[in-house]
Amino acid sequence: MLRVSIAKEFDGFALDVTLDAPAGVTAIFGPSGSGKTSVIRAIAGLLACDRAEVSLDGRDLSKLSPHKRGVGYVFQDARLFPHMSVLKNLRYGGVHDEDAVVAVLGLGALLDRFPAALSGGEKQRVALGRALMSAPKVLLLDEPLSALDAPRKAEVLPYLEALRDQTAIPILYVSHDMGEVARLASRIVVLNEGRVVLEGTVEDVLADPAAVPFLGVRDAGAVLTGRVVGHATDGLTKIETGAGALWVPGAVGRAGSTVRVRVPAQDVILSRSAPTDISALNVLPVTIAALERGAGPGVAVALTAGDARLLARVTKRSCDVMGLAVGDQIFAILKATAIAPADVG
Ligand SMILES: Nc1ncnc2c1ncn2[C@@H]1O[C@H](COP(=O)(O)OP(=O)(O)OP(=O)(O)O)[C@@H](O)[C@H]1O
Repeated sequence: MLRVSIAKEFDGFALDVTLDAPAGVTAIFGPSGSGKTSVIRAIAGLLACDRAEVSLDGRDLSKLSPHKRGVGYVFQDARLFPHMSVLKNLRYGGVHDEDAVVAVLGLGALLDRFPAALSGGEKQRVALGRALMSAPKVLLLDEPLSALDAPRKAEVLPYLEALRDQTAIPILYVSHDMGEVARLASRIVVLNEGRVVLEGTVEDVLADPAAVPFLGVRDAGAVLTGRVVGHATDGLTKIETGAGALWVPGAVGRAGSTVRVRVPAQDVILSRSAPTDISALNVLPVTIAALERGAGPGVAVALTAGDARLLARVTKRSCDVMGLAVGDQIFAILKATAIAPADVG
């Protein structure tokens, strides 16, 4: 367990953050300027703080210099040495488990190349490999995909998933991208103006109606875990989730594999009766668990669906016209195309 408690006064900005990160991926999410990079730099020992308590499995790291902390750090840009081959770049990080690192990140065919001959995604994979070669006890990933376009991101994400599944160390993952967070992280810490405003499992935080103002209307939305049932000939995939069966676009996952589906709150429509003559494929019976009126025109509606949770965002007007109240049994309608393939993984 990584335990962090840091405080730092900048000119006009106060950072005061306490968080725990167990083995696995903890996402650090928050708007620009909320303090995400500062937290990562403090853990790495690169930011002198007024209070800097950092411990790993009870061992105090705070007094150690950065290179003695056992921390691997990957930045937004790969920062490879241009005059060194991929193999030399990797070995610059250390010489631990070279074969395993090369295998998990799929670097075998790239070892003799130089950084100028790599795509952005390949460079980030090498940067991850270099961090892993030092046998880190903690991995700090600061927006490692944000400089990549969508196809490159999609190419690197499976490697990050494999890395997550094969390492048993805390990985802190800074990201602006809720799709990435929902796919990779098991825990999330949400920062706002230098403070932790939400913390917990991804399932709990993303299904929490009180989270909507902090995550933003576009990013709020529950995550369902499900099993791929199969792929239909018309290009849809059926996923069995705790909330019921869902059809999502594209050939997603292998039959039998476990996937996560992010259902954006703004893409959920509520109905008192089960609609029949509509094009939407996913109609789930749900119960209203909570209603949270926002400052603007919206209401966040927390729903239980089977043994899962969903979040919907509707207007206050709709909420009042429908007379929605906690305990009501209604239907949630999810348009299959609203579940973007990148959000399923
Ligand atoms: N060395 C510094 N001196 C003064 N202010 C700083 C310094 N480093 C960071 N800050 C301020 O601290 C705040 C948090 O910055 P930080 O880079 O940690 O945020 P962030 O959440 O990572 O942002 P982004 O998503 O844009 O990278 C910002 O207001 C920034 O201007």
